[in-house]
Amino acid sequence: MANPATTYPDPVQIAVIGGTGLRELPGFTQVATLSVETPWGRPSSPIAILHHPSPSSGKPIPIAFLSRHGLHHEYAPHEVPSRANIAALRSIGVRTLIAFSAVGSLQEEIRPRDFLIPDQIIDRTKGVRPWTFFDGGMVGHVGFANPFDAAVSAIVSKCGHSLEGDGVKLHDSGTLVCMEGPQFSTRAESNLYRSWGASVINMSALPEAKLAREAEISYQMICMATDYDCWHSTSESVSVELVMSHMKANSGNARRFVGAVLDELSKDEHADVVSGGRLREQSKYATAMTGKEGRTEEAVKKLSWLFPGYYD
Ligand SMILES: CSC[C@H]1O[C@H](OP(=O)(O)O)[C@H](O)[C@@H]1O
Ligand SMILES: Nc1ncnc2[nH]cnc12
Repeated sequence: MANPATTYPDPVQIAVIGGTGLRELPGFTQVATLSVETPWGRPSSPIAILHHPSPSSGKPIPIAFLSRHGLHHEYAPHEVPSRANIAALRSIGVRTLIAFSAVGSLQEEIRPRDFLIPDQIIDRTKGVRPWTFFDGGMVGHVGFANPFDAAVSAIVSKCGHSLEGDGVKLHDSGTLVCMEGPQFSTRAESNLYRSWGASVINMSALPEAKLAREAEISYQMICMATDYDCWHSTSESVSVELVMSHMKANSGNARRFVGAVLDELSKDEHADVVSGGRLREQSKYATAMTGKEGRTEEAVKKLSWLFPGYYD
C-alpha cells in the first residue's frame, strides 16, 4: 500500500510482536501505520494495522503488528523500549498479544526449527531494563505465577498442532530462560539452566511479559528453536549465522503458524478470550495501595494515560 492511513478509528484488540527474523507479516492488508508517542517514549517501530478476514463472519478484524528490534533490527535486546511498546499497544485497545521469539534449545528433543509454547519463565536479566509501569510514586504489585495466558495458550497450541505433519513440530509447554545478553551464554551457564530443567533460552521475554501483565494484556510467546545454545557436544555452538539460517529456512512455517493463530483468534467464539476480560481492572486494584497523598503528580499522569479513568 503506497500511503496507508496514519490513524485507525476502532480499538485493535489483537497484536503480534515480531522478533528476530519476523519483522513483518506478509499476506495481510495493511490499512494504517500508527506512530504512537507514550509517556515512556516511542515504541521500537511504527505499529502496522493489518486487516484479517474473520473466518467465522468474514468481517475484517484489525491486527496490530510491532517489530521488537525495530524495522532494521537496530535495538539490542536490552535496548528494546518495552514500556513504550506495551503502553502503545494498550493505548490502541490491545488486550491479547502474541509474541514471537527465536530461542536456543536446552533439551535434545527440542530440535532446531521446532516450535515451543512456553508456560514458565526464569528471569536471568540483570535489572538494567526498566521492568515496571508502577514506580515513581505509584506502587503496584500484580501476580505473575503463570506468566502466560492459559486460554490463549490453548488456542495457540491447537493451531500449532493443526499444522503438524506439514513441517511444523510443536512442544506444548516448557520453561523459558530469559537472559540478559547480548552475548550468548557460557557453557557452564547453559549446563546450569539444563540442570534446572529449563527447555529454551532467549533474551526477549522479559520485561515484555511482565509489562503486558501490568497493562492487563493477555500474553503468549511462540518460540522457534534456532540452535542448541552451546551445551550440545555434537552441534555447532550458537551464532548469529546459525540463528538466521534456521529462521530463514523455517520462516514460511513461522508465518503460517502465526497466521493460523490470528485466524483462530479472529473467530467470534473467542471474542471473550480476545477481549482480555480476565485481567480487566486488575491494575486499578494493584495500585490502590498507594494512598492519594503519597502519589506523585507525574506518576498519576503517566498511569492515567495508560489506564484512562482509573485514578480520577
Ligand atoms: C539473533 S540471536 C539472539 C536474539 O534472538 C532472539 O530475538 P527475539 O526474541 O526477538 O526473536 C533473542 O531473544 C535475542 O534477542
Ligand atoms: N542460544 C540462544 N541464547 C539466547 N537467545 C537466543 N536466541 C536464539 N538462540 C539463542
